[in-house]
Amino acid sequence: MRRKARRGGGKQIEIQIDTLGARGDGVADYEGRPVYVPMTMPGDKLRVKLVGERSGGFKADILELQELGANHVEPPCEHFGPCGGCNVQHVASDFYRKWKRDAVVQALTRKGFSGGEVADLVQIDAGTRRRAVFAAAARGKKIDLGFHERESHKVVNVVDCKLLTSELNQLVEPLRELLKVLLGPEQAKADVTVIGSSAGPDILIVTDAKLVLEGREAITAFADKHSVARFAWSRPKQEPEPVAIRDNPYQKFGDVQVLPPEGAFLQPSQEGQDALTDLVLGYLPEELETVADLFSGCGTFTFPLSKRAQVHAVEGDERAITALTSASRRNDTLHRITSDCRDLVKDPVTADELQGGDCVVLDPPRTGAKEQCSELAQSDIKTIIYVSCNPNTFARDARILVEGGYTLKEVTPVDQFIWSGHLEVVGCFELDDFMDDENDEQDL
Ligand SMILES: C[S@@+](CC[C@H](N)C(=O)[O-])C[C@H]1O[C@@H](n2cnc3c(N)ncnc32)[C@H](O)[C@@H]1O
Repeated sequence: MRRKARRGGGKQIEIQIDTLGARGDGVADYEGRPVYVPMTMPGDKLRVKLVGERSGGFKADILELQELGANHVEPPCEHFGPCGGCNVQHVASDFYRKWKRDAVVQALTRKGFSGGEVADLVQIDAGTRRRAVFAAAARGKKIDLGFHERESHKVVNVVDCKLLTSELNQLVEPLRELLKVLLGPEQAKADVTVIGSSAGPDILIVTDAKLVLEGREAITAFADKHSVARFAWSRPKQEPEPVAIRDNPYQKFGDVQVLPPEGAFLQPSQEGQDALTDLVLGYLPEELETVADLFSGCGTFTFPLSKRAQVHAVEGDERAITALTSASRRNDTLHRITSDCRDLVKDPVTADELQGGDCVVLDPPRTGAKEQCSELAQSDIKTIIYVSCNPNTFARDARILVEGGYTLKEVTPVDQFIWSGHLEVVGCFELDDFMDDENDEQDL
């Protein structure tokens, strides 16, 4: 059977890159259509092969880099290129920072904002990632352990990942050896979540492979040798089974130690967590008695917030809210914490339920919080602090809030995902009537 020809047809062309696209690929114009070329920069001149279609234009592979643009620099990592973990290591730092901040300005201006609301970028350094989800796959007698290749399920073996803390980097090779015992016999695949904690690494393997006695013994020996706090195992979408527990891998949120469930969501770096927490606390109104912390996870913001006000935490993941609740019972917090496990898409907290509250902090997943923001838009909450890992859904939801009578006072971009197209933002909204009242008071 003849293979169907790919659009783009393998045609070879010479182009010059004009802009850096949202995902970190260079973008050139070819006959009025965009051509996306990974690892390139504005000003680069190159010969490429068109290898497929993308976003109304073409994807292309580099055949020859003829001239480098002014801001094209040597990437710091040997894996850059094939590894899908990073796409923008080849960019001079000033250009990079502007590109990241501009992503927020553009997302907001597309939704009718001026863009003047965007503060300076807060940069989180490389080498700080304390949570990573590696892909693993047995290949004959070998194990591939690392991140997926761009647009592929193939695993790029990581040796020294510049994103990770040294604690996580040092575990990669020993884990690869261990996975030979765990995945090798069935030639299986796995997702391996590794989280650093003060008590040692917290590891979860999710796989279809069976855990036999030899595997259990190997995990226990590994945990002892590498001072692993907790090592758990699970089948996809099932409750993890802790195989070795040497210590409790607590995480600290404010002054409070929380024991997250295995593989829990956690801000990817301590530095990022601190920066986001400082921003959230900094945007709180002075007069404050109650806060609702929506999409609270295990309480990253709940516990620091509880120093200022009573907090009601709402989260859809039962295991996360259980961790939050038991930490709040174990610890004396300055103000009371209440909690609720609730699906905030199907069943958002209503404007009526929010009535009389002072502030809402929300931190939804990448898809945003359209349903919750529609309720917030009808509420009398004075201050809304929105933490988002997607400037586009943030801008969409910001428009809903503004149409409900809020003003976006400021939004700060936080680059927690250095060298990728991902970006975190923290925005502060105030209710217009409330602002008018305050201004009236100042006029008196
Ligand atoms: C970006 S995380 C933020 C967690 C927490 N604020 C933090 O900083 O660690 C998003 C959280 O939303 C929760 N979530 C996702 N979908 C949800 C839904 N439909 N209803 C309620 N919570 C949801 C996830 O379980 C996760 O804990």
